[in-house]
Amino acid sequence: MEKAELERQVAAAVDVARREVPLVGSVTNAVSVNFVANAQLAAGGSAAMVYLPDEAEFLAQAGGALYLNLGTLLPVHEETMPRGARAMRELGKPWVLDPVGIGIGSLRTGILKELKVCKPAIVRANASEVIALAGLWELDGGDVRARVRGVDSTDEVDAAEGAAVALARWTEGAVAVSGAVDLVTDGTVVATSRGGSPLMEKVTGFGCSLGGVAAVYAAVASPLAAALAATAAYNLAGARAFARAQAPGSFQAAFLDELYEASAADVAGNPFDIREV
Ligand SMILES: Nc1ncnc2c1ncn2[C@@H]1O[C@H](COP(=O)(O)OP(=O)(O)O)[C@@H](O)[C@H]1O
Ligand SMILES: Cc1ncsc1CCOP(=O)(O)O
Ligand SMILES: [Mg+2]
Repeated sequence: MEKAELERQVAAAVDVARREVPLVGSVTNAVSVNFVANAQLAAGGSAAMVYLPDEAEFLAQAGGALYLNLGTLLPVHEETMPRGARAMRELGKPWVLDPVGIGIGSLRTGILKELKVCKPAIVRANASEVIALAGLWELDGGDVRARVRGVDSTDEVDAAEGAAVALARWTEGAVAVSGAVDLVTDGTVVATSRGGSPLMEKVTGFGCSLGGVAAVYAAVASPLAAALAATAAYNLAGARAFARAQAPGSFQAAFLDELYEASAADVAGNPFDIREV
């Protein structure tokens, strides 16, 4: 794919989301649920957060995309997550997976194994989580012993490229690996996106809300364009927010404002490189 064509698709994703206000259901963690919903609204989506299995299925029917984030699991999620993902697969609609905290506990491992066949349109995670998920799904470049530290990464984004490409080829979707420089791939091209701020590691939920925003764009764009649009929007808004606020609390508020104010052209113009793999 040509870079100019991908830029055009990224701009269209941002623009169409704002015009169509797609409903996106989320089953996400208790830590950052409010940040996820606010980021989805700032990007132009309509957010609805649920816990119960039938409610995830309702939102699968009613919405344009579904976001599943395993951050803080409860027993109910054992049923809600697979039922939500299966519904999206059967409906041929996109869903986004954030395997936060992969490796903590058997419920998480069991749910993630079950989700493999439901093929998320986008996997959004940090480098260690991407390597661990590819390992759990027995794909190239994966390692179940990846050094996830709770919910944080100890691996560099570059180290997850093979796992990300393998995951994208399995899902026939896209994978967004976050870090200081982000990597987005659909298994045929790899895009690297720059920007953001180290302060994004000092506020919980930046990764979670990035996944939620990727789901908003996935409702109106291809997985690759949606994953890159969300990544670029975060890098742009993060850098602009840091120019206004240099401590975590005010930075988070400034970030939401910048995400809301970023134009489609601004997001598509945020620097990225692209190469074939
Ligand atoms: N050191 C950094 N410099 C710039 N942006 C960063 C940095 N670390 C994380 N980010 C950004 O923060 C967001 C969340 O990424 P990350 O912290 O890797 O996710 P997670 O919270 O899931 O571990 C992404 O948009 C990423 O680009
Ligand atoms: C701290 C924490 N614990 C369980 S989920 C969660 C939030 C992680 O959010 P993010 O990966 O986006 O920083
Ligand atoms: Mg995370």
